[in-house]
Amino acid sequence: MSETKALEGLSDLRSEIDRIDTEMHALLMQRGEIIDRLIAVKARQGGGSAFRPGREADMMREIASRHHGRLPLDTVESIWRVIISTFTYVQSNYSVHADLSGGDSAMRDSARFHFGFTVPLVGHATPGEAIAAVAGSGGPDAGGDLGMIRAGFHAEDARWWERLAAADAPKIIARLPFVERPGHPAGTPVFIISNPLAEAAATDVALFSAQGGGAAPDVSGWAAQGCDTLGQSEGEGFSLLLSAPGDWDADRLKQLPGGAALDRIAWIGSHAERFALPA
Ligand SMILES: O=C(O)C(=O)C[C@]1(C(=O)O)C=C[C@@H](O)C=C1
Repeated sequence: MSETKALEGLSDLRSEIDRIDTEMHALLMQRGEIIDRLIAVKARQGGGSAFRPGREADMMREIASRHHGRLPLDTVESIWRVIISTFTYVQSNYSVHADLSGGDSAMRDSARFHFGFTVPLVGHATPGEAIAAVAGSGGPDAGGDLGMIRAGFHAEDARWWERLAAADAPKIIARLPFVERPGHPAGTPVFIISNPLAEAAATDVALFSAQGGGAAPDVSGWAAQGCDTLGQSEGEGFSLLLSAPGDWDADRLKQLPGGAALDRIAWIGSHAERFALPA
């Protein structure tokens, strides 16, 4: 092929890219035009946070399930996370309060991947600080901020979930990433917390804070019955962070073998069914 022909081919392809970019940009601006209507509908529902984690989980599953072709899913997922999080932000401004006690970089990657760069990110030294910042962010005209707490052991605030137990305390409303897979670029599992939402969050999985005096019961058989122990702390009694099917309540937890040892049980939130793509 002559050099001129090759160059012509390239300019044709670039025209095609320009056409696609122009259409994508126009569609994004069109998406932005429905914001005022979304705000009006949500104001009628009681205002507050614009975040609808159940809807977002459904959307991310759909996108991951239909995606094919050369573009990596990581890229597609991160583009839509930024679109949706920024659309949430322009409906009602919020900040993300991330607990950085376990290290900065993985949490920052997760916050930026899931919420983009328009949404302000505020770092905190402990889960307790992040929860307090969310609790203090409410108010009649405020959408309310989100907190991001790493799932897993927290040496400096080992019973952090107890801070969510009071009825008016922030609650867990999502678990990220929505689409789990090996090698996820922002795969650190995190809980998202907010002041209680006007529209209920997804309720496939319920989370509980449970305490008792003395030694913790043997929880090794609980997972087979549908109840996972996500956090455990002992000393001056025991404290558990439990996840269970969304329709379980305190009575159902007490029916587990050894469950009678749970003296105090509080529902501390819920999230969408976990969704994993195979390797
Ligand atoms: O569906 C809504 O309620 C929206 O506000 C739209 C939208 C989106 O951009 O797609 C934004 C925020 C919500 O968390 C979920 C989805």
